[in-house]
Amino acid sequence: MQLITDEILTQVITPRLPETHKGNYGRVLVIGGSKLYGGAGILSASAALLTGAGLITLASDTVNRNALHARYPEIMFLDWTDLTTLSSLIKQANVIVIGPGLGLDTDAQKLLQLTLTTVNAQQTLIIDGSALTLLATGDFKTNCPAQLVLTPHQEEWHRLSGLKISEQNPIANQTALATKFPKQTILVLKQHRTEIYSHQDIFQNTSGTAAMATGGMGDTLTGIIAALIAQFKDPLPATLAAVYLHGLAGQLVGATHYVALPSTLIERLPELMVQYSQKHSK
Ligand SMILES: NC(=O)C1=CN([C@@H]2O[C@H](COP(=O)(O)OP(=O)(O)OC[C@H]3O[C@@H](n4cnc5c(N)ncnc54)[C@H](O)[C@@H]3O)[C@@H](O)[C@H]2O)[C@@H](O)CC1
Ligand SMILES: Nc1ncnc2c1ncn2[C@@H]1O[C@H](COP(=O)(O)OP(=O)(O)O)[C@@H](O)[C@H]1O
Ligand SMILES: [Mg+2]
Repeated sequence: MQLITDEILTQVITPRLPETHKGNYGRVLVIGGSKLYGGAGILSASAALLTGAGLITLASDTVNRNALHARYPEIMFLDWTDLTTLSSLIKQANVIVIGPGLGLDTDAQKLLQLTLTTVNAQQTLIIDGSALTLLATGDFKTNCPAQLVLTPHQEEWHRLSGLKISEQNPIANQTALATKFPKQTILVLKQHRTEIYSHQDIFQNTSGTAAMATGGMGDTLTGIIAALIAQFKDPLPATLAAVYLHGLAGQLVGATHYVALPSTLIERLPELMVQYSQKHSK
């Protein structure tokens, strides 16, 4: 098990080149945020914005449009019942997040089915929250060609892998990943010291704090992973950097706040990113 330290940030986060434009920093599409869990979709898309993705769209229940735009008008919005437009946005995106606050009803199932059958091998699909619970319980194909990043917490991983939390250990987790998911899949198993698995390697995060134990914290992580993959391309180092950065921002907020609100945490990301980009080492 390799420990993730802040060295991953200096490796992954590069200074921006002067002549670049938003098109160079990737298109992120977040599909999430039902009537009940609207905040989850907004937090994911907002985290992608503050981590520097070039263009971000949130596809969600229309009840969430004004709340999103009151906070961040930079983010585009699509009513997720418009499946024709959604399908073309899925095709245009570099990175798609599905699941934060998606819910489990038949509309959510259709959205997951559409996404799994539309993505291609050049794209990254991050599957989180309700979409993981749907994958575990429904009849969905998991052999889609995209680069997959799964971000379960321990109970979601129990549903997906069949491993009880007490049975979750590095060997069992990596075996379950290899037997159930395509070889390019990255597993981010969230907990106090989050573990990241590829089919070859295992990593453990060293940042983070119990101040982060509050609803919406994982939703923000999906947006951070999406934005770093959209900008810095190589999915495994970008995912490791995202997990470390999320924990570091949590520690920063947690140093002065008993609980680190996800919406406060994400506001610290741009300043952390510029600091590490200035220390960038190849
Ligand atoms: N503001 C919002 O709109 C929020 C929406 N959310 C969405 O709500 C849906 C349901 O997700 P939930 O995770 O709340 O519910 P789940 O029922 O999927 O999981 C929560 C259960 O897992 C248990 N658990 C065991 N180990 C855990 C660990 N290491 N980390 C976290 N939980 C652990 C918890 O005690 C709890 O009983 C998802 O779509 C999620 O994205 C949540 O993110 C909460 C905030
Ligand atoms: N005690 C803790 N120490 C470090 N990180 C934590 C702690 N508690 C929660 N986190 C982090 O917060 C996030 C919680 O994710 P998740 O349970 O999916 O939240 P939600 O679905 O409510 O957004 C994970 O990234 C997890 O690592
Ligand atoms: Mg979650």
